[in-house]
Amino acid sequence: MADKSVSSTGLRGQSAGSTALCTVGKTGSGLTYRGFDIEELAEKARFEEVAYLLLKGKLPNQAELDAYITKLKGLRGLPQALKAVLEQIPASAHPMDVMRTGASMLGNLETEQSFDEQQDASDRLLAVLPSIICYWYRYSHEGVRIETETDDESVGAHFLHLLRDEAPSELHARVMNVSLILYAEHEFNASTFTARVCASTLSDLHSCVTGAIGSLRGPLHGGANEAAMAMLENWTSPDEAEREILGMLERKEKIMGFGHAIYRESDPRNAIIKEWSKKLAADVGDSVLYPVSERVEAVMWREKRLFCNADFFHASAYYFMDIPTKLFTPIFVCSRVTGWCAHVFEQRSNNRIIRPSADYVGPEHSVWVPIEERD
Ligand SMILES: CC(=O)SCCNC(=O)CCNC(=O)[C@H](O)C(C)(C)COP(=O)(O)OP(=O)(O)OC[C@H]1O[C@@H](n2cnc3c(N)ncnc32)[C@H](O)[C@@H]1OP(=O)(O)O
Ligand SMILES: O=C([O-])CC(=O)C(=O)O
Repeated sequence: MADKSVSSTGLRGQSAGSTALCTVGKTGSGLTYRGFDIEELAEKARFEEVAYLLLKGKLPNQAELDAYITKLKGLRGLPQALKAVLEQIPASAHPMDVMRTGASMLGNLETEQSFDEQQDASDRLLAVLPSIICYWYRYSHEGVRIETETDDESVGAHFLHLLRDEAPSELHARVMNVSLILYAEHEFNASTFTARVCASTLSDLHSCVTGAIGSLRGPLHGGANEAAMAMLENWTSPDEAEREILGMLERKEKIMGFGHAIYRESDPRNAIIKEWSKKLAADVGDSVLYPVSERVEAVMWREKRLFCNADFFHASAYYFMDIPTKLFTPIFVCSRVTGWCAHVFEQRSNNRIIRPSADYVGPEHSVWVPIEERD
């Protein structure tokens, strides 16, 4: 088999199209959305501003941002038929499957009839996805039918409010804001590429987003934040974590939350979410999970030169905010839907169906054998 590092396995290193939305690793370890550095966005922007930037093509002025927030606040309600579907999904379901079904059902109820409706359809998804996951979660786990129309100014605060039945602290709302900004967009990652392939057939927006949710679900992509938490929660001290990690590496197991398909030395989102995880650890008086996470980071770098990607310190940050582990990846969806939709618009604006070729490695010529004569 060809050397993975130089082969095109997984389309690595090949350009599959152009985008004006994002650069990943262009300046070494940098990340930009429409030319803005991620560090600056995470420090100065509101997630809704970033959503506007991605979806409408420019930063909003104050009046535009106010109007956009008001619009999103007005789109948080769930149609009765969607509530009825969510109520059918058992508590044992994976929340990413709930997101996938929710997005798909919305496509049945509020079908995008023409591409002229794409902006409204994407704003609706952005506003309603937190309502979908929290409605299902609270109904299936607590037996309550929640009211999903809150007055919270931000998507992040709205999510936490629905989950806990009370408005979040300023710190938690701030961390959610940063987290949603960090997860919003990442060029031609697997889920976005899924959305673009779907868009290239001139399909509807809900189909593109539903497919993208399926791709994000896997532990090699968005599912890594949940998988990292499932691993970390087993360990009660940094020394125990180090022993276990060394054993996993010895057994050639993948360590979730480490490595990246594009970045080679670091993921710029890690330093940002790690800092917030540290603040949250201090806030809750943690003396285990954060030191364990830091030790895992150090051991992985020392042993393998592998660095934390965006998902690793998201695990502890969300845990410190008391968010159930199985809701970690759905939060990623609530953010990345902005990137997905922006890519769908971009694909539609200059479309050619995405249809690569394959290197055939099967038999040259097969001889037909009648069924009764086959082994
Ligand atoms: C938001 C996001 O989606 S970020 C990514 C989230 N995913 C994860 O955290 C899952 C764990 N990480 C991985 O599986 C990989 O690093 C991926 C999927 C992210 C990238 O995959 P690739 O581009 O194939 O990785 P890359 O070519 O850099 O791998 C080089 C070597 O390092 C190894 N490696 C990479 N990541 C890890 C890891 N997390 N743990 C152990 N070994 C690893 C690979 O197995 C490979 O070795 P091999 O050639 O002997 O198989
Ligand atoms: O770019 C990738 O391959 C995965 C990733 O980090 C993301 O989607 O945020």
